[in-house]
Amino acid sequence: MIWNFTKMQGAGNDFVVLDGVRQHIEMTPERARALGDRHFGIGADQILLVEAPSHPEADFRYRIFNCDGSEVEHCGNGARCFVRFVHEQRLSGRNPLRAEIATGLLVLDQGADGEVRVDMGQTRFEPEALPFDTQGLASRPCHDDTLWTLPLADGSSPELSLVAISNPHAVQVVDDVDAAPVATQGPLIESHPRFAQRVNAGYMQVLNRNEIRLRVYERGAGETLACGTGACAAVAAGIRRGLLDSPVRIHARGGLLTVAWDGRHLRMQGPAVTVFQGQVDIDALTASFNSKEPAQP
Ligand SMILES: N[C@H](CCC[C@H](N)C(=O)O)C(=O)O
Repeated sequence: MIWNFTKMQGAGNDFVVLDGVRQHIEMTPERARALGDRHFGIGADQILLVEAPSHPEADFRYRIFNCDGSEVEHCGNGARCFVRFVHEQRLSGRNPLRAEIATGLLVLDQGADGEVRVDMGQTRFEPEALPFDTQGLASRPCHDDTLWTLPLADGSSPELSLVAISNPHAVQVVDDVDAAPVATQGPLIESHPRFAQRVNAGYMQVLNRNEIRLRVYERGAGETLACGTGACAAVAAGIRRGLLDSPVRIHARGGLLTVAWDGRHLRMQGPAVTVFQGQVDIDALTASFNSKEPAQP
């Protein structure tokens, strides 16, 4: 079966985007893994699928699959690429667009400057929203936030802010993101058993009250060059910790994002770029992906 696809990126977080409105797309975790593979497939952090909506007020349904095959609740950089895709593919001329995601509706506005503004919806901070098992864990109040100390197998015990932007985030403050143990500690947080649905692990360096640097070890994808929901989570955590004031400029390794938070709604702005378009024989691609030697333990 041949699928048309578009490769896109938002601040270096990259996506395979599929039109599931004008073509029949049956996505599976295996196919998502094959499409996202950077050697056997097209290569991407996430796969985005645009479908006809089931929500009466939505223009489209927007589904997100990590490159490990897991389907997830939200993707902020992907939301900006989604609206550019819908307009460029002439699926709709409406602006702003309303996208149906797992937990509700997103309002997406493409500006004349090419930047896309996304109302990321409401944000929750209680551990149950992630979910996160706090039983027996030490915590301490920090301004309006609560910091949880999570002992890890590498001997470290980071203090984490918990934030749910539909998807789960654990954010810590570091002195220097370049020196942060993202590659070694990030996976230990991402898959820690206290996070029943796993978690995105954010590392935030505060430059001033309106500017941060951020790295994120993403659930189901590893470290990405930018994470939109991670940027929103870091801003909400930084404001609750009394370290930041809205709006905040976020320097990710792949580019610049801006997030504003009024205590209820998070609004994010940033780039969305079409890289190339193509066609893929999904059955042949999946077969060759499956033919490789299983990962050595
Ligand atoms: N890895 C995330 C999904 C993608 C989020 C990120 N790419 C963004 O821009 O928000 C999760 O499993 O919750």
